[in-house]
Amino acid sequence: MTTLTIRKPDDWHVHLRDGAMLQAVARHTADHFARAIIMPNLVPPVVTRADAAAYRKRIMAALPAGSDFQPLMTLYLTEETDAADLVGAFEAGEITAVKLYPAGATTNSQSGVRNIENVYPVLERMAKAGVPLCVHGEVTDASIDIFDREAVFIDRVLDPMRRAVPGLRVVMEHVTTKDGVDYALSQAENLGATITTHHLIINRNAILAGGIRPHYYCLPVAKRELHRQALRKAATSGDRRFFLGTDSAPHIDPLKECACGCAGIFSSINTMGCLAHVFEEEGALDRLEAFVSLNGPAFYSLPANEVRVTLKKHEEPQKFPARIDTGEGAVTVFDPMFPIHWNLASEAG
Ligand SMILES: NC(=O)N[C@@H](CC(=O)O)C(=O)O
Ligand SMILES: [Zn+2]
Ligand SMILES: [Zn+2]
Repeated sequence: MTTLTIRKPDDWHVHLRDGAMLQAVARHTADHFARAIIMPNLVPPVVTRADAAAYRKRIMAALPAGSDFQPLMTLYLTEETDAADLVGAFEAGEITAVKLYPAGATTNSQSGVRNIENVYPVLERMAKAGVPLCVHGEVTDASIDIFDREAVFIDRVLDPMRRAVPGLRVVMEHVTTKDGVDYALSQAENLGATITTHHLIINRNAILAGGIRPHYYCLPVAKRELHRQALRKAATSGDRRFFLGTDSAPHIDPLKECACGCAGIFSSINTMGCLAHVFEEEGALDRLEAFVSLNGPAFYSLPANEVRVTLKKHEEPQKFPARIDTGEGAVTVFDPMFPIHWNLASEAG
C-alpha cells in the first residue's frame, strides 16, 4: 500500500450554505480540512461584520462535537459596503477576506457589484489594511460567450482594478483557463489563484457529450481540454501562487436536474481522494502538500497546520456515496468517472 503523510489540508473556497444544508455538509468539510474560507453567498448575503459573526456561530453549531475545524469568514462586497465595518471585522480577526461577485455572474450574485469603479474606495481601504479580495472572475456581458467570460474579465476588470488599487491582495477564485493561469504566473506579487478539484478532472465534454449532465455544471463552466491541462500543470507545479479551493457547492438534485439547473458541484466528501489520484497521475505526489496545505496559508499569512494526515492508496477502489441526504433533499456527490483508490487514513474503508 502506498501512503503519503502531509500537513492537514485547508480548503480556500467552500460553500457551506445555511439551515438544513449546512447541518448536512459542514462535517464533510470538517472531516478533511483544518480550515476553510467560507463563501458568503447566502440569501440574503453575509454583508456586515454582524452577519459574519452570526453565520460563524451557526457553522460552529453545525460541526460534530469536538471538531477543531476553523471557519474563516468572508464578507460579500456590495456597492453599499461600509469600509469601516469591514476593516473593523478584519482587524478583530472576525473575517479573513472579502468576496467580489460581479452582479449576475453566478449563484446568488444578484447583490454583487455592477460597476467595479464604484467599489474602488473600499478596495483602497482594504489594500491599506491588508484585507485580501477573493474574486469570482467572469464578466456578465450577454454578448460575451460563456466560455470566454473569464479571459475577458482579466482584461476588462481584474487587471485595471489591480492597477487602480496597487497593493491590494487578490485571489482569482476557481481559475478555469490557461488565460487565468498565465495571468497569475505573470504577476510577481499580491496575486494568488485557487483551483478546484473538478476543474482538474473534467473538461466541457463531461457536461455536454453523449447527453446533458447537470451534475457537472458549475461556474465558471468547465472549458476545453487545453485549459484543463494548463490547470493540472499549475496545480501540480508547486508554484506558491496556486492553492486548493474546492468550490464544493451543494444544490439539491431537483434544483440541478431541471430545465434551468443551478450551477455548483458538491465534492467535499471525495476531494482528497480525487486530488491524490490526479497528482499521482501527473507524477507529482510530492507536490500535493504544497497545493493543499502550504501555498494557501502562505498567501493568507497564516501558519501551515501542524497536524499531519495520511493518505493511503488501497488495492480496491474506495466507496463514496453517490449522493447524501440533507433535510432539504438529496445532493449528488461529484463523480470523477474513475475509481478512487486513495482516501484519508482516518476514513472508513
Ligand atoms: N461554483 C458554482 O457553480 N456555484 C457556486 C457559486 C460560485 O462559486 O460561483 C454556488 O454558490 O453554488
Ligand atoms: Zn464563483
Ligand atoms: Zn464558489
